[in-house]
Amino acid sequence: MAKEPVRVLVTGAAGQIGYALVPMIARGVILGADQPVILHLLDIPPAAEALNGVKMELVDAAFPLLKGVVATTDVVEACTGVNIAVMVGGFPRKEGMERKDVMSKNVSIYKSQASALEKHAAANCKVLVVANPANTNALILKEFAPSIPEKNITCLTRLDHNRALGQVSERLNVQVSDVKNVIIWGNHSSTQYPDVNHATVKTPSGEKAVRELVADDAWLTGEFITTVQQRGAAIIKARKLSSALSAASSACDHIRDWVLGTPEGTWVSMGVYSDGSYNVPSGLIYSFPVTCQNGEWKIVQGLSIDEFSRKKLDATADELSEEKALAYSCLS
Ligand SMILES: NC(=O)C1=CN([C@@H]2O[C@H](COP(=O)(O)OP(=O)(O)OC[C@H]3O[C@@H](n4cnc5c(N)ncnc54)[C@H](O)[C@@H]3O)[C@@H](O)[C@H]2O)C=CC1
Ligand SMILES: O=C([O-])CC(=O)C(=O)O
Repeated sequence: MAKEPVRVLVTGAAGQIGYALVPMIARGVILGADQPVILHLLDIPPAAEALNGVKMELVDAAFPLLKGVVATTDVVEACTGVNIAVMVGGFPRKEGMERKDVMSKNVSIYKSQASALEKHAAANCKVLVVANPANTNALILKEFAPSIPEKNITCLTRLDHNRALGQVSERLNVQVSDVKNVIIWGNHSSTQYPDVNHATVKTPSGEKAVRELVADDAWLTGEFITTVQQRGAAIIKARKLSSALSAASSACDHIRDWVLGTPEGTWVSMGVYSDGSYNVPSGLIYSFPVTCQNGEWKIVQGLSIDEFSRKKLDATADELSEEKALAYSCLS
């Protein structure tokens, strides 16, 4: 019997990530090739005409799994009955800015959309915040939507995770699909800590530690980390626009793994509400290594954290605490 369609909200759908993301969702990339979807697309009135153009293109593409498109500038209509919400709407940073520089504009959007989601989304709606500052926007959404379970509110650090996999695969000249279990700790910002201490590569003679194969600690603790931390800025410098196709693809990876599960023995990075694991203060949305099963994520426990890593985990937590205070000052 055919499955009931799942309603997926994309906010900021007339923007550049939205334009890359909606065809991926309509093709079944996030929920599987047998799962029909209805897309809910939200943008603001100045973008209404462009949003309608996106809707027209979705119709023109004749996606077999796409059972309907609700394109609207009305936040209540957009949020009504949605099972998954991908929150991309907001303002991107420009060259020379840090992601927290878009804070005052974006956190107020997340405060108001929190209430709409809380009141009108389907029970158990899963939320992924993409717009920057992603962790802090997600935290504001959580705080202003107290009846949505905190486990259902996450932010995107999978792009950073995928960037780390990409850097290791280029360095070792191996397939990116053979590299796994890197970790992004903390904030989706330049203080994030990309950690390869537990990462492995599949080789003809079994799984090997990335650290052993790279055999260059100076690169792993230096250039590798800064390249991943600064990759967003490097894309802005090159494209004069922030990353879009990689952000859209990583958002699909995030939702797919959350809903359909991570492969046995593999973890991914997700920004989730801290429960104090690894001595990260609770009350922050922080990126951890997680595994997913039956639609629920779980923080991977018991990984060893050396002194170098400890300092990095703490520094990015400190920045998130500062951002949280700044966000509240913008809202007051
Ligand atoms: N977490 C991550 O890994 C990444 C996050 N981003 C962030 O994603 C966000 C979107 O980036 P782009 O698509 O490149 O920007 P964009 O400017 O092309 O699109 C954003 C869209 O959001 C819309 N928008 C603004 N306020 C809104 C509101 N209140 N409700 C609904 N829609 C609203 C705009 O009209 C625009 O169409 C930015 O904040 C960017 O910094 C970008 C790349 C990666
Ligand atoms: O850097 C930016 O502003 C956009 C972004 O979040 C990324 O590419 O990681």
